[in-house]
Amino acid sequence: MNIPGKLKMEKSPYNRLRHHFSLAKITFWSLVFVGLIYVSFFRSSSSSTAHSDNSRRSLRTSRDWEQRVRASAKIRSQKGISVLVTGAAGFVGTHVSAALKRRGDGVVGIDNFNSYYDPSLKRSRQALLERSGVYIVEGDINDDKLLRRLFDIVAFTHVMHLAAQAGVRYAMENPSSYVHSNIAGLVSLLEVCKSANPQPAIVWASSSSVYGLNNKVPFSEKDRTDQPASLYAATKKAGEEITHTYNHIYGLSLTGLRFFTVYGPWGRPDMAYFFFSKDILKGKSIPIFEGPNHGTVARDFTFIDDIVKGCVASLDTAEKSTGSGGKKKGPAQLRVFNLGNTSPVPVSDLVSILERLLKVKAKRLIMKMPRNGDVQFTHANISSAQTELHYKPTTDLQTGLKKFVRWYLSYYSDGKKSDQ
Ligand SMILES: O=C(O)[C@H]1O[C@H](OP(=O)(O)OP(=O)(O)OC[C@H]2O[C@@H](n3ccc(=O)[nH]c3=O)[C@H](O)[C@@H]2O)[C@H](O)[C@@H](O)[C@H]1O
Repeated sequence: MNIPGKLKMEKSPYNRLRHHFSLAKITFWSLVFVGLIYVSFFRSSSSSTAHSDNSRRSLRTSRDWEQRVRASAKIRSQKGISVLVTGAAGFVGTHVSAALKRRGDGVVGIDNFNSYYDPSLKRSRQALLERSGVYIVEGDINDDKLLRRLFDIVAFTHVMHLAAQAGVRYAMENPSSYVHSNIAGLVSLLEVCKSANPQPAIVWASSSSVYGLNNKVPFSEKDRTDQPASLYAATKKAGEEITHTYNHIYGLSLTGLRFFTVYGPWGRPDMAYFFFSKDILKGKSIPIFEGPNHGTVARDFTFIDDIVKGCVASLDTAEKSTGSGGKKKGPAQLRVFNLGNTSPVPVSDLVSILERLLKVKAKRLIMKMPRNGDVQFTHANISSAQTELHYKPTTDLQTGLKKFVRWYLSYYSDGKKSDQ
């Protein structure tokens, strides 16, 4: 019987071949194994290098960040103040920040760059401010840790609080954004300010919309403001009550400014004068609201430069807060001012001015004012601001819109920016 023996088997060419193959296999797998260990070692060591690089970078960034905040807050004039401007990439925020910086105040901005309207416009405003030395921290006023950190770095003497969810009609689309910014955000800011040591004086943006259904004209600060016509107005009115509380309990110095339909260069694309201009140029029809019985709808349009003067004067006349570290030491200043133009203009006249400036006839679509929070008429009595702030608006609508249109045409004509 030919029983296959071991040797015999090994000696057969087939077996030799198999032997070779298994040797090659072992060598191959050993190499793969060693290779894997090698690769995983280097990967882990390089990832730990990357990790430590990252943490070093974040440390570096935070040191850079702190330095940028400090540099921006540096006061360069003898009587200068140091101001935290919330909503600094916004329309009014940009203009106020630039004005303060120009006269030598320390200015640090904060803005969350939300997309309520084209964020690229906010980025352009940011670039403008950066060129004049104002740094805008990217963050939300609801982030109290960030706010506290800023107060740890800089002993702000003043806060110019302009961050808000603006727009009367949008409140029906996104009501919670108004609660988030205009109520929760305000409380978050006031909480930080009340515990700061020293406490800053705060000037903040309320709105002409708080007059709501009040029909006694011109609107005076003493008139009733308990009938808001929109959620936007209601949140601004709530802000006035909330600031009263913080003034009363913690001794924070607080000044609320009721702005009347502010317009001008670098303005807000959601506002009528802005999107009317865009649509007139595009040949699109523009909806012009009218009141009951074809009643005129009019606004006390106020030019941005006049508003900036009112804001700066409010900061300059604000008394110090009296509390410290969350404790009140005595009564503190509490003010509210109308900042308007004192000459309401019908919306149809606004359109006529735009037609002349843009040299294009508008396609007017006259329609009944929808029930979406609008009021028919606004008109500011500014005697209080005149007496206490020496506020005196000097720009009529024709002059102000001329400046707006010049800016609008140059901003959107360089080919890079789109007005959608
Ligand atoms: O003073 C304020 O506190 C507010 O001012 C601004 O609100 P408003 O005065 O309503 O401005 P804006 O929308 O430009 O409408 C202007 C006019 O055009 C009419 N309007 C408007 C839209 C339209 O399609 N058609 C129209 O006729 C409309 O009926 C109105 O008569 C800010 O947006 C707001 O954030 C707040 O700051």
